[in-house]
Amino acid sequence: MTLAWSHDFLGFKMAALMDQVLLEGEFMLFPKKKGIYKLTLTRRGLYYSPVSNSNTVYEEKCILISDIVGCRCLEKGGNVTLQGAILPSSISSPSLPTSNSTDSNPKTKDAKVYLQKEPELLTFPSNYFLRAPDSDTYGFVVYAYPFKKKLFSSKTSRSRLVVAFEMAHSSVDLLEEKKKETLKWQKAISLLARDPHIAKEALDTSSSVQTPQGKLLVLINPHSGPGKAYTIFKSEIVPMLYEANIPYTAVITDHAGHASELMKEICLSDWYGVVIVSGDGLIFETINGIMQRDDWASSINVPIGCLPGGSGNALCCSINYAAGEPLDPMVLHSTFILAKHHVVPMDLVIVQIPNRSIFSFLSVTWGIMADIDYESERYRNLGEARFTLGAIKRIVSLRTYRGRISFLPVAEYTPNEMMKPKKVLTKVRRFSLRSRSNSKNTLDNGDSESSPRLTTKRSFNTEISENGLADGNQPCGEVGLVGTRKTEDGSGDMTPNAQRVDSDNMIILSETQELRVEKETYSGKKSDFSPVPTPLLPPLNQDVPDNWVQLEGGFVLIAAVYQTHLGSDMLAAPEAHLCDGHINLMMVREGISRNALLNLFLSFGQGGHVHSPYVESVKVLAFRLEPETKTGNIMIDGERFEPCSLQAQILPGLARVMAIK
Ligand SMILES: Nc1ncnc2c1ncn2[C@@H]1O[C@H](COP(=O)(O)OP(=O)(O)OP(=O)(O)O)[C@@H](O)[C@H]1O
Repeated sequence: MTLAWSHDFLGFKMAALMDQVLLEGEFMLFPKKKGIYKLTLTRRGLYYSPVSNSNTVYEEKCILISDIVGCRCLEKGGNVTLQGAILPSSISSPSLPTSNSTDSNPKTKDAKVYLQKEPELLTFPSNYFLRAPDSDTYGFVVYAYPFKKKLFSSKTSRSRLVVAFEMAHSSVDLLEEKKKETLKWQKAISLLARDPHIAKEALDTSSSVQTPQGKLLVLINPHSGPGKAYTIFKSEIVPMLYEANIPYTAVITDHAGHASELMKEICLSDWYGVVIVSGDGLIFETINGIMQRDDWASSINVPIGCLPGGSGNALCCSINYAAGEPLDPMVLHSTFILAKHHVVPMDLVIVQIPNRSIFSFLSVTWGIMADIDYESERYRNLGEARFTLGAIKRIVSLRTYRGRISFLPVAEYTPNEMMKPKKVLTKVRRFSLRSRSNSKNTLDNGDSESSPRLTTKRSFNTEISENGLADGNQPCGEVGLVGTRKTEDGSGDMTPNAQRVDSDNMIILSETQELRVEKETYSGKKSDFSPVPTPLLPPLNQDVPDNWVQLEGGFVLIAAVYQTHLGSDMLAAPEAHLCDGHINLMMVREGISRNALLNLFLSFGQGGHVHSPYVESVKVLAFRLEPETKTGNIMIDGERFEPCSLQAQILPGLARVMAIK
């Protein structure tokens, strides 16, 4: 009761705060200049309605603060010229200091080199941003992106709205006063657009708003995705950065590895944030470049923004999803998030491969997902369609891979649905009358010898089996864990390490796993000039600790994912958050039919695969992957690595991204 009351009270207080009138005034709509409008600014919105002497009641209009990206004073002039990017041809060696630089600190010199270069200039027509005809016109322009219903679709997306207000002639007479009043409105709206909860006092000064934190360094990969990153930057991103009053310096990357070189060398404190206009590859380079610095612990605090220029753009999709913004059109919604200028922490994962540590923000995949990702590279020009094409090819010629996966679960580990009697029952009933050799022949081109076994390091050796058809399609052979199966006459077990199978063909677990997981969490402690601590990981050549779980055998895919999306139509881990402190480990064992796999991939778009009996999902803090099959690919954030033993551990909230919670 008390709780409900305090809840109501808090809600009431919050509503009152949101509706508190911050500014009031009279303006004309620009450029129409017809009639006088009363403007009221609150934390919720900018309300405006005509002031009428008659009894006519006009509808009050409102631009929501949450939809506004910025506000600028009405400026005199014609076309607007803005900065594009520094083109590679204009910089022979961008990471080296210029000879005429007088700065003795090489790191700051590097940063200045970029500022000294002449970027390409971009021209926008005067009516795009609304310009004043003369310098005596005082007012402000609001740039907002409210949601609108899409044509012929039930979906909504943001669309641009530009509304300008000119100071009413009678409201303030002195030019200086007009200027001051205009600046007051412009500043208040700009600050509220970034933080509607800002203190009222912070809105009161009359100086023009500047981004207090400094410039953004924008890195554009001209070769990412279909090769349109710079075009997208010029036509869609630059205008919104201008509207949001965000200063930037943009550089087009010159070669693969360029972003990484820059991150290692430049003075990062010169920049408010580093924005990547590319796919996930350049983000990977950026993060790993920063983590190679001696001062990684402070440098990794630089906010990283991402704008979609690649083919997958998984991190962009995940950031949009977390913000509740649509994924389509991606560029508009991602730039909108960036313009809001919020920063949130993001988990990284340290992946140790022999002789090297990699810092990953997205995923580690092995099996079909890695194969699709890598093999579809050659269709890069198709954009995201490359993955669909790659998936079809890989499903048709399905492979399985042998190996062992060990992991430290976040909570007590229980085997997935597929291993529960009810699920197993269905398959055993329908398909148990099949000899081992029969079912082997019907494997989907699998090259594995036997199916996975599950053990914990301690005592758990429960082994169950099922064989059968998936979704009534071709026989898929052994699915899941092997050890017990009905013989053709249904009488007995085929393996010595067997489970009992009861009269209804129900598999009975001989032992339930009692796995106590110590919820060790990485402390996130950062200190400069020290290696990244990995308390959960033993050396790669030593056994994993006793509280880890181990599965081994044949797999179709193993994916460790820490963002929601692996692409705009791949909601891989629907429950993931940018900073939830764990890795979502997904496994599909050998034996799944092509048809079932196709259905699995089709359900990825909406995250439906997590309910599939073929997918085992576990939240883990750390894992180790030991591929036995030496062919194939391991993909870390979309970058290919030779199959090798690797282990990984979550680093909660280590990085910071420009996103909205
Ligand atoms: N100027 C350049 N020339 C050639 N390669 C570049 C250049 N700049 C960056 N690269 C490389 O291009 C690779 C691919 O870029 P990126 O991953 O961003 O695009 P993508 O593969 O199309 O997108 P996604 O990873 O989302 O599918 C990166 O690994 C990066 O190192």
